[in-house]
Amino acid sequence: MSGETVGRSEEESEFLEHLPCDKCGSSDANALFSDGHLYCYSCEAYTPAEGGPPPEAGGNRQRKAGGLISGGEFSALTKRGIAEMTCRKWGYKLSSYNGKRVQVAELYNPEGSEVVAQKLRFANKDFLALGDLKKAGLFGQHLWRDKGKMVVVTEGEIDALTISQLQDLKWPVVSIPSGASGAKKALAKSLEWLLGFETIVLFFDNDEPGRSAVEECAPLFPPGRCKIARMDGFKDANEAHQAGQSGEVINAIWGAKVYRPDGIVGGAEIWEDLTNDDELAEASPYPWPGLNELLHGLRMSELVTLTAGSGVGKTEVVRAIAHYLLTGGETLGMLMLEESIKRTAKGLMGLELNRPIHLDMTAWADLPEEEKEARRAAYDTTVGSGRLFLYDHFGSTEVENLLNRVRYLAKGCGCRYIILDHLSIVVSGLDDGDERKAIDVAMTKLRTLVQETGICLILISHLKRPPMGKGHEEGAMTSLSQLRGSHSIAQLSDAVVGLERNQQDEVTKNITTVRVLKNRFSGETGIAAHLLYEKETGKLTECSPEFVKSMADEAEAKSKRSGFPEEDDEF
Ligand SMILES: Nc1ncnc2c1ncn2[C@@H]1O[C@H](COP(=O)(O)OP(=O)(O)OP(=O)(O)O)[C@@H](O)[C@H]1O
Repeated sequence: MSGETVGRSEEESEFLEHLPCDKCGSSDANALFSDGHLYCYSCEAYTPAEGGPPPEAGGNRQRKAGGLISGGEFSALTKRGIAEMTCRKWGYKLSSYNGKRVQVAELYNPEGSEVVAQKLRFANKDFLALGDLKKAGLFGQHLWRDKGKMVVVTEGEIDALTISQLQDLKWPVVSIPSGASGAKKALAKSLEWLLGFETIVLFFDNDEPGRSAVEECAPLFPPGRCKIARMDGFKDANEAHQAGQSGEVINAIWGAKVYRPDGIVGGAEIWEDLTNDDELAEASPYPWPGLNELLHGLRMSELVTLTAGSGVGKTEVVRAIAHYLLTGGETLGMLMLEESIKRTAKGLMGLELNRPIHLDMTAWADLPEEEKEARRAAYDTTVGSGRLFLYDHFGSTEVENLLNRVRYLAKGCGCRYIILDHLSIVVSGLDDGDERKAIDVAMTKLRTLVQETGICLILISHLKRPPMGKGHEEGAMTSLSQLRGSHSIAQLSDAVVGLERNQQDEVTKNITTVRVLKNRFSGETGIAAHLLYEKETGKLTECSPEFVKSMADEAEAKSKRSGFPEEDDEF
């Protein structure tokens, strides 16, 4: 090595000998030069000659690219974990420029016949290009044959050296000469060469510029040819290598995924997702076995719409579901737009106490102590459990506002189940009077939000009047076609459940028929259950088919006795 010269700005200084470095402990990386200064090629420490000038401040970014540096030497980059052999293979030299130590990456023309440019890397991470970068191919391109199975493209020279070294300097690796911002241009220029390889793996930095460079560069290649190497936890290949995690680098290369534009996923790539899929295991049951039999529970990322005529009992049913989920340990959000949060709270506490306390007009101060304690205990297990979040709407039911609240409940409060009672009120306040359009817009936004947050949304919606015959309030059968608005509610819901109850029939008015109108999960539709409302407890209990039949018979007999034949009711 001795005798090689390295350039200094005014004078030439000559390399004399390798010495140990007391900064990094290297036995021989500290180079002594004829003017007395020392430079350690391993830790990059610069020691000025005694009485000599300190290293020049600032970089050389302003300096115009001039002739190429000749000379320099190969040495291991100890800090970077790069061996001397790697630097030799890649022609990556240590040299000096204007008195500053630099690392020199040599860039060849695409034919590989001549060095046309050099990229200098200063200790302070400044870069300077010498020569004619426009004539250069990719860094390292000259090292490999023009065809092959796979080439890895990195964003920087050191990463290219790292990856090459980790693959015994055998497999094609190249680097973009001009960083992430010039990536697309550089790859486009060398596209023909890159396309000589069956697979092109982009291994750019794991940061914003690196990720957007991937998005820009990947579409340059024919579909299926470009793969993206990703590595969590490290900015780039060399950082992982320095941290002793070289295996991660190799895994990232071999595990690189075929690039597809956002949103397109290859079926062959989702096995892991399938095996990690807990969505079904995470399904919670409904409080009623009949409904579970058809709908198989409430699942995450699903939108379930509950519908019925006025006063049939939609709120009562969702309240029962809410109570069941809450006492089962779930976290849930309730946006009950037609009642106050006090009313919602009392409803849930009443279900816990088995009595409808919202009907009790006694002032709190007049309640017996034991009743106060019982209510407090019911509160603690339900409303006050820390797992229930209510929306105090103050009449504000504007769609965007509600969507934001739902998003917050999901992401900020950890609610897995959210109840929105009801959609009709969300769209009824809109000025333009186009309810159909408003429902479509609101439904689309809600559906998107369900997907985004992964929640299970239970939505209440009203029905249009049936075209003829008795109304839903007198027990008319529900159907998807009677959902309000255009077809979006039916279309965008995973399940639609209709409730039917004849509020005027003396015998059967406490019995609600639960009908599954749509069931995307299993396709099973029809009557799922009959629920008996017990006034004293406020509970909805599933009743047996025998009980329902006896009530139906009794109702029929009664109507015959009264001389008014009933229509063919179903409840
Ligand atoms: N199955 C039932 N049997 C008897 N009464 C019921 C039944 N379900 C609900 N109720 C009672 O009917 C009233 C109206 O119920 P709820 O508010 O749940 O109906 P809704 O369908 O939500 O009404 P709206 O159309 O006004 O939104 C409440 O007092 C409730 O306790």
